[in-house]
Amino acid sequence: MASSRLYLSAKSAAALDAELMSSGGFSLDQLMELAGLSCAQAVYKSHPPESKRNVLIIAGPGNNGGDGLVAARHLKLFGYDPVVYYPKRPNKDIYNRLFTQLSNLKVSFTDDVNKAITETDQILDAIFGFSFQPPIRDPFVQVIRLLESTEKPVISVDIPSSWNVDSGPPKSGELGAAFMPDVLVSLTAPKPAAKFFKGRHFLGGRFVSKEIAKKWGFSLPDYPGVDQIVELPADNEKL
Ligand SMILES: NC(=O)C1=CN([C@@H]2O[C@H](COP(=O)(O)OP(=O)(O)OC[C@H]3O[C@@H](n4cnc5c(N)ncnc54)[C@H](O)[C@@H]3O)[C@@H](O)[C@H]2O)[C@@H](O)CC1
Ligand SMILES: [K+]
Repeated sequence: MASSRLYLSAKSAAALDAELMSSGGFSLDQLMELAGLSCAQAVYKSHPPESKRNVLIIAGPGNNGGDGLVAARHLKLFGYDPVVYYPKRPNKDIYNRLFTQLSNLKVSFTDDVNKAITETDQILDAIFGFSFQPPIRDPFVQVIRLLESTEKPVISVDIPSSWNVDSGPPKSGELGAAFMPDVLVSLTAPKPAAKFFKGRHFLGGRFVSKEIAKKWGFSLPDYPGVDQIVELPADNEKL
């Protein structure tokens, strides 16, 4: 595939998102469903339920958290035993409906993230995405510390939470500097922070056409078959 600029800045990602939901004709529900399904598929590809059945979803207050709630529903249906930590719940229709769907599937929610991390096999980090602005506010300071120190595999949605979307990990000694997830699921296109990521990297959010990618100046690999994700090479520039 011809190479072109691969990364989507925080500003461009938000603008493209807005375009998809205006002239693109998509609803937020649709995009979030496809994003969350991509994340669930990436968990399945990296840690199938036969090897790691328990998964803790840490959901933040925005749409990155919404992706996590959607992923939790698919993971339950894929045969996992998901537990959700969702400490900040904005009273918005879309999140309330996702909460209802999970409750109906008997997915459990926890208030004790310390205990949940010790009991789980793996963690889906759906705390912050492309709208993250440092510094981190509570209760997520404690959560990022836990993600820095855990030995459980972490799968991050869109960006590793606490990393600056455009410039990457915090400076040495700062909160989040020691956090390196095992798997990253970039949505639509990788953000510049992904250049600093070392691990298995998937692209998901199979809702943009090659024409849109060209217009916004990033490359789109071919998704295999009916998959919602495609694994990217370790060297993203060789896409
Ligand atoms: N086009 C796409 O690529 C799509 C992206 N989606 C997801 O939407 C995400 C972006 O969602 P949003 O714009 O809602 O924003 P985020 O989910 O990135 O985060 C915003 C939320 O986090 C809070 N927050 C920001 N900085 C904080 C800090 N320092 N401490 C504590 N809280 C903080 C904000 O108050 C806000 O509630 C993407 O990263 C992606 O995961 C999908 O849901 C839909 C389609
Ligand atoms: K994240």
